[in-house]
Amino acid sequence: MAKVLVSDPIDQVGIDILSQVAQVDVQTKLSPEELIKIIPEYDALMLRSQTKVTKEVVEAGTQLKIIGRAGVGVDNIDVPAATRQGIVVVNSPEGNTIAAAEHALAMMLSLSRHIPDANQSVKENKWDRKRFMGTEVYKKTLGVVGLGKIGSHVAGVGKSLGMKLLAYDPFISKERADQIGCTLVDLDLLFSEADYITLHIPKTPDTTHLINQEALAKMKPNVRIINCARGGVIDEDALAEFLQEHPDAGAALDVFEQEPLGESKLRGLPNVILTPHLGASTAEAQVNVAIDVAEQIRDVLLGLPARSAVNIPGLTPDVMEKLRPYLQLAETLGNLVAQLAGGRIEQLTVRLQGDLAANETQPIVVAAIKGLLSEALRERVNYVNAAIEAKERGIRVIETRDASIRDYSGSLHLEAKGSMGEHSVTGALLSNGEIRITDLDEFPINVPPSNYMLFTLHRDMPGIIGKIGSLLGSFNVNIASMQVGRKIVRGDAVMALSLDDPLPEGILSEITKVAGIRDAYTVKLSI
Ligand SMILES: NC(=O)c1ccc[n+]([C@@H]2O[C@H](COP(=O)([O-])OP(=O)(O)OC[C@H]3O[C@@H](n4cnc5c(N)ncnc54)[C@H](O)[C@@H]3O)[C@@H](O)[C@H]2O)c1
Ligand SMILES: O=C(O)[C@H](O)COP(=O)(O)O
Repeated sequence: MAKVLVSDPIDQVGIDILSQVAQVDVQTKLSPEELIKIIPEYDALMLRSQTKVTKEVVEAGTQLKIIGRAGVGVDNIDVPAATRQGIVVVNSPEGNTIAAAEHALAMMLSLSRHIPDANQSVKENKWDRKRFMGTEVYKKTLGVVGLGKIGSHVAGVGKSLGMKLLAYDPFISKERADQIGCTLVDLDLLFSEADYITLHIPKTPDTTHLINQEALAKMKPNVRIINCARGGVIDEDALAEFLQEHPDAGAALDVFEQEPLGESKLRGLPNVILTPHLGASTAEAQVNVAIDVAEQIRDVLLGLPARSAVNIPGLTPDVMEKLRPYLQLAETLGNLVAQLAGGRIEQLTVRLQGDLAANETQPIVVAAIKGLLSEALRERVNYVNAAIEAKERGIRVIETRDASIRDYSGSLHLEAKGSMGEHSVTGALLSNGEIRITDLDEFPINVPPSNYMLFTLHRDMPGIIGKIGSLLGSFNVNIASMQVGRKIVRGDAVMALSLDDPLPEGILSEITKVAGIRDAYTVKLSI
């Protein structure tokens, strides 16, 4: 039975889903050393933001097939290391959207009305109404940085509170911003115009310290900044200094450069509200993310695709279901062409033909690469790491489409160039889903792939087929089917044989000695 480690607190509903298919061990608050020690036993790891999945953890996780983040941010996971190791990383992109958006809105209103301090004061038996004079958000300008799922929900609520909306997001169209009711502006304008600035961006090299001393200098002296996105997008020292110098300004922070928050100048400031990364902490969000991620882990452990893999783009279940037969075709052809080409492959061209050209190329190309590399890497290569492995091996991958090639309704053509030459194969699917190899090195054939195959390039002349048949017979190899493809009579031709038995050592050199045979290739396929 598969084993799943749950290393952060996850709603029980997720544990119940995982328990249908695996032994589930819940061990939270593990030290990095403890995690590295036990992770080799596990097929899957489920976590939130506390567990740090470093390169060392990934490398120790030799059995890991999937890492599931019950939440959005995967910045606590070394995703490139996981990808290289062929581990799927999944998250729950939408499960806590509303929770995080509502937390940001609660922070904005708390800042405006001094709720935390006022609450504290009453609890201390004071009745200080003057000290907590607030401001309204109505008719104020809300600057939303990052107009994705959370940012757009915050913007929508801001609009219904009567706020004027500005937004900065270089990856969002004007039409989308219009739809949400935001005016897209550049960052400097947003900084200078906004009364409230709310951040809803991932932490990337571009967004690290987006709010720094220079940015703060452009803002209104009474600006209120809310960060329920990621620590590190604000330079906390610069912010602390700004807030000290501008007592009418304020900040509400849920996330920090270091979590838990250690020594920080922010703690002592009266115009700051701090929460311990609570954005996703609602009962509803925790149920959502637990179900979402546990189901994906369960599916991957059962050999099914994950719907929100962050390191295998394009393979949603819908796409996967539609393309599944073509992925099998691409893998088979990739493996075939790798064996024909032999040696080190330098370039793979994948051409989607006929009706297939209308499909998304990427998953099919990944499947072809997987097939190609499985010759060398066996089960180490999968849909997650195929592209990166190809890149690291210096294999140039070219994707093309040609809808005008209509010999079959849809077909796939692969060409591999390598240190030992160049070969091409084409394959198609019959209406019953069976695979046919329909072309080999530009010679038309029509053979199903089989576990053991022999291909020859020869002169089309009398007697040659008989000689090969007798030779195979003398080695006790049974022929299941045979096909010859040629372009002109008595010109060059290819022979494709499906065999019931593996070809013994040494037979290939005997075959190439037969008069008229130019080349011969033995191929093993997993069918
Ligand atoms: N505090 C919490 O507990 C909590 C909970 C959920 C999500 N989050 C965090 O909130 C953030 C937003 O989450 P989301 O679900 O809305 O993500 P999302 O991917 O839907 O939206 C992010 C948006 O940021 C934009 N963006 C990227 N780089 C940018 C840049 N340089 N400048 C401006 N915009 C940029 C993207 O175009 C995108 O529209 C993430 O960092 C996520 O990890 C925090
Ligand atoms: O990225 C997220 O989903 C949030 O930061 C929530 O993190 P958490 O699951 O640790 O609360």
